[in-house]
Amino acid sequence: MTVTTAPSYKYYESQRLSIITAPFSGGQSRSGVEKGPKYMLNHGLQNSLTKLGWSTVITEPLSSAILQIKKDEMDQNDRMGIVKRPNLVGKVTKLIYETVTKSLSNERFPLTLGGDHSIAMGTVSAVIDKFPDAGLLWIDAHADINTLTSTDSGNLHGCPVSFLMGLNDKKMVPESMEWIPGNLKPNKIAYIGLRDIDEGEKKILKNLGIAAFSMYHVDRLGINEVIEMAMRAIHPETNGDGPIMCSYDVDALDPLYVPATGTPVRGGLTLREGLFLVERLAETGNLVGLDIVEVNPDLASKDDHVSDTIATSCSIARCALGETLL
Ligand SMILES: NC(=[NH2+])NCCC[C@H](N)C(=O)O
Ligand SMILES: [Mn+2]
Ligand SMILES: [Mn+2]
Repeated sequence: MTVTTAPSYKYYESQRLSIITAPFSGGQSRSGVEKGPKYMLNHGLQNSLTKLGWSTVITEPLSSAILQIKKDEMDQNDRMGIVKRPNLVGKVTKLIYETVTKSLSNERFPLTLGGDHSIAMGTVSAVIDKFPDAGLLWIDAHADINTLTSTDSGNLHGCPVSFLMGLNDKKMVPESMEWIPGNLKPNKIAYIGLRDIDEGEKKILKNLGIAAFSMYHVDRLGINEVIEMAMRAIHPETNGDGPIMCSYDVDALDPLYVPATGTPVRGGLTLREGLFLVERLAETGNLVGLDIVEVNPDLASKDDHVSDTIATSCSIARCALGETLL
């Protein structure tokens, strides 16, 4: 049998790419995750994507807003019960939404570098505007589907999916987050890599019948079959064929490979499983956008931890954007 990987990008035939930096940490409480984009860029990410044939620009939606963020962070009034910084998260994700929208209208593939996972409220909303039939693959140890009422931590990086789906009570949604269209359908998302789900989230996943592949499924069925099943789940009529947005939280991988992340959970994807996943997506030609989030260089306890985490995160981007082993 000969199997040749042939990455392609049906929706971006001219191979234009926008690297969108989202150095934002307000969706959770550990500082340092805002340094993710800088570290990945310093690792030579733009150059390696250029070598893969992409004409690449770097876009920084938050550069002017960032000072404002620091100021707002000190503003203890930005609280809704236990929910932290809802106004800030609303404002920042809207800026990211607008930037991703612009890059899509210029036919550029949006690669967004986080930052914490709350930024996906912006990226995914923009991708769904442009590709209404897009399915979302959420690669994560966590489901990030807590609502304003189910969250125990009050961290909005644990809630983006509930906003994308419009699951929150309209009367509770703060004004700054009202822009989120909330039109992601439960049958248009599939998870891979889950292993730390809150009780409230389990109920939501079950009630909505969401396709959720945990590490158990990866072990039982193998990563290859899980990916095929996930693609069929989000595109049932076409046997898995249709535009795919991938929001990749690096904590889906085992902390062995990405130790420097805010909420590590043991028992994750191996490095090859995690890279194979995006290699396979590249092979389908269906990828329409990618986020890489939760890279936090400040959380390394050894020097190696930073370089391992950054190298792995950059590999995810390269494999998704056309790097092959042969
Ligand atoms: N994007 C992440 N790393 N999310 C972790 C979420 C953890 C927990 N479920 C929470 O709601 O706070
Ligand atoms: Mn996570
Ligand atoms: Mn996440």
